Amino acid sequence: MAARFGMIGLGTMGRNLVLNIADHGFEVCGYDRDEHQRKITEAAGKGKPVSTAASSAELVAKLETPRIIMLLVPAGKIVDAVIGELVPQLQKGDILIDGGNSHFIDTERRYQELQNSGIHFIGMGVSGGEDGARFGPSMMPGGNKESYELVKDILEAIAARAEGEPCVAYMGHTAAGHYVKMVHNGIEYAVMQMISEVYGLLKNEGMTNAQFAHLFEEWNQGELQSFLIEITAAIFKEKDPETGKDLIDLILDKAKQKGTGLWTSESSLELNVPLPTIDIAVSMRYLSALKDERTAFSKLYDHQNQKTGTNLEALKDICRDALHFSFMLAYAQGLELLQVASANYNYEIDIKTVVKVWRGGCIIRSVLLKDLFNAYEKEPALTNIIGSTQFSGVLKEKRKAIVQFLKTAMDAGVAASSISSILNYFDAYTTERLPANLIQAQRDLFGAHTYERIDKPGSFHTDWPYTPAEAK
Ligand SMILES: NC(=O)C1=CN([C@@H]2O[C@H](COP(=O)(O)OP(=O)(O)OC[C@H]3O[C@@H](n4cnc5c(N)ncnc54)[C@H](OP(=O)(O)O)[C@@H]3O)[C@@H](O)[C@H]2O)C=CC1
Ligand SMILES: O=C(CO)[C@H](O)[C@H](O)COP(=O)(O)O
Repeated sequence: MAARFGMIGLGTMGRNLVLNIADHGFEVCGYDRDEHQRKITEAAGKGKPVSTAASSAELVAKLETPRIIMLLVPAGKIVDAVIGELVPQLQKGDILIDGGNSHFIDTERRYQELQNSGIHFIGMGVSGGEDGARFGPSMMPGGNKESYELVKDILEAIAARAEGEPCVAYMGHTAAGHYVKMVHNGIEYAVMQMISEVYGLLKNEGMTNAQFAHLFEEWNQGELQSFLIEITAAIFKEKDPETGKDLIDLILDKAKQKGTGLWTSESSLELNVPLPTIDIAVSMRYLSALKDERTAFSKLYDHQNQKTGTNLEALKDICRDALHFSFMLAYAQGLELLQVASANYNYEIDIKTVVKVWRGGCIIRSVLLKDLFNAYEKEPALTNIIGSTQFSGVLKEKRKAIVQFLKTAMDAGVAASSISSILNYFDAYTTERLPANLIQAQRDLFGAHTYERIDKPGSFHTDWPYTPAEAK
């Protein structure tokens, strides 16, 4: 029997998605260049409508037409190589889906390159990791709407569900799907960094891993309820099978990254959208990797890890509210970038649809997304939730907690860069007159760059009465 769906790349994501697709009754065939991956997939797919192919040609031959083939191979040159190998074997009307974390600029190029071939190309972000792929991911497809309609039934069947709705929807033109996934990952970086900073402060004040597990479980019942809070509770319970010690204490404090956070920051800088918390989260992963330097420098100073003696119960509540404030504004930064990018690249991304698709299956799923949906429903022209009537009250209230949190962290000598960036972002964004007038004056003095005035329109230059010390 010909297979309805083809998968190239049977690693963590591809293999689990194959099994998920098969569970929903679709005949699926997978190809991986690695024989071992094919064997594991065959074994896991025993009794299900799963087969494998030993080459791309065999895969193409096993598929019904029009062929639907998804790529879940590492992003970058490999994707180009696989597309290059496949295209001569495909025909007009076939559908190629790149489900990896491809850079949106690459997706844009691939989309244009395939335009004249008649082959549909869908750049699709997939989120949820191994379990999401297996039991229901959140998926963010982009390209042209007609192509999406051709695969919608399968994608809706395998997607996670939130409030009965599938966590997949058409995101917008060309590379919109990969752009949305990139921003999703940027928010993921920020939230993970913020959680780690709260962990850092509470650990400094003496909290044990067992207490952390309990606290994160408790937090997962309230306004912080989210996948990242939920898995954090599980992490604190894990023992190392070799030593019997808490595994978390044995993990080296060097955070790695594959690039999506960096791409989010790069894109925001290019589009002039302030995204300080995601920038900082990327930088802090780099800083964490400088372990040897940190170890050497730490010996020259003695301000770090001071016990502040703050009441732990009170500090826990401060941390919860500081995190709530921070979560809201991390999503706000990402959603603002999405709106600007959509207008700039003509993606026609609908923020409410994005927020809906993120409610289930993905790494940044969170109860907060419901509030975000409501805010954008009530005020469709909203650029940033800081300006929303729904969020202003809670932000005003929780700002006090973040100030308390940061005062304690500073007294303790515990770095809290992302949470402090959130407060500074909020304070600056809610300040009518910033000291940027001074920057304009300086630019005009040293470079005749001109400035605008508050009392009349136009562009002005002053012949500043200043002589450099060297010229005197
Ligand atoms: N892991 C995760 O949680 C998530 C990953 N992603 C993205 O999904 C994509 C896949 O990730 P993941 O499944 O983790 O990666 P893996 O490395 O686990 O799997 C990729 C598979 O593709 C195979 N492969 C590489 N080149 C080819 C080729 N030319 N032809 C056929 N097969 C090939 C690899 O084989 P070999 O080992 O021989 O190279 C490997 O088995 C990436 O873009 C990733 O960023 C997205 C969301 C979550
Ligand atoms: O896309 C994902 C989740 O949404 C992947 O897990 C991604 O690889 C995580 O990014 P990084 O490795 O840079 O931390």
